[in-house]
Amino acid sequence: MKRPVIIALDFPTADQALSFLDQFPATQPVTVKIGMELFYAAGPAIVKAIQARGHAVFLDLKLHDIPNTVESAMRVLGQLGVTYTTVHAAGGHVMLAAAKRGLVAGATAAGLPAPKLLAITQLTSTNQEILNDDQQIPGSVRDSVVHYAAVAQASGCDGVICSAQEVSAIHAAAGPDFLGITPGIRPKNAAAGDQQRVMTPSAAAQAGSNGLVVGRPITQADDPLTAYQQIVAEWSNSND
Ligand SMILES: O=C(O)c1cc(=O)[nH]c(=O)n1[C@@H]1O[C@H](COP(=O)(O)O)[C@@H](O)[C@H]1O
Repeated sequence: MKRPVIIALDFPTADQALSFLDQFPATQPVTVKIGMELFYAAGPAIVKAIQARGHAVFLDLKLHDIPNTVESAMRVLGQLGVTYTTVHAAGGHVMLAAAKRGLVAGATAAGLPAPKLLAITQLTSTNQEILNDDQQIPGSVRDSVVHYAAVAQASGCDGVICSAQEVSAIHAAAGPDFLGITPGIRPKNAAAGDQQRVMTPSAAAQAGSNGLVVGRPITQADDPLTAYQQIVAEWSNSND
C-alpha cells in the first residue's frame, strides 16, 4: 500500500503479537508498528519474526538523547531492515542530523536501504493546556507541530509523526513529499481514550495524510481483520 494503514502492535509479549498476526496471512502483507512495549519485551528477534512472515515493520522507539548516543543507537537500528523509525524533534537539529547519519551508516553497512526517519512533533495525546502550561511553549499546537516539522526537514528527516489535524499545514510549509504519518485515528464513534487530537480515516485521507497508525480500534476489536479492512476501505475510498 503506497499510503499504508499501519497497525500498532502494542502487545506485551512476542507470543501475543504473533498470535494476533496469525489473522493477517503473509499472502496479504501489512505494515505493523513495533513500539516500546513489544520491543523492550522481545527485542530485534520480534522484528525478524514479523519480517519473516512478509510484513513490513515500522520500529517506533522515539529516540531522544544526546546526539552521540542517538547516532550510535540509530546505527544499530539501521541494520534491522525496517521501513520507518522515529526520533523526537524536540531533541533539536544536531540530534536529528546525528540520528539520520547513524541510520544511513547502519543501513549502508548492512547493504540495506535506509529506513525513513520520522520525527515526533507534538504527541497526539498533547492538547493546548499541556503545550502551554506543562511544556511552556506559547502559541497553538499546530504552530508548534509545523515548527518541529521545519526543524526535522532541515535536519534530513523524511517526515514527521503528527495528528492528521496538522498534516495539510505541514505539506503547505514543507512540500508534498515530506511525509506526515498520522496516529490518533478513530473511526466514527470509536473511543478516543488518551488521544486528544483525533481524526477519522476518511478525514485524514482528505487532509493529505501519508499513512495512518491505528492501534486499539484494530487490536481490541472483536474481529481485528474486519476492523482493519473497514479502515483500509474508508481510507482508500477517500484517497482516490
Ligand atoms: O509515534 C507514534 O506512533 C505515536 C505518536 C503520537 O503522537 N501518537 C501516537 O498515538 N503514537 C502511537 O500510535 C499508536 C496509537 O494507538 P491507538 O491510540 O491505540 O490507535 C500507539 O502505538 C502510539 O504509541
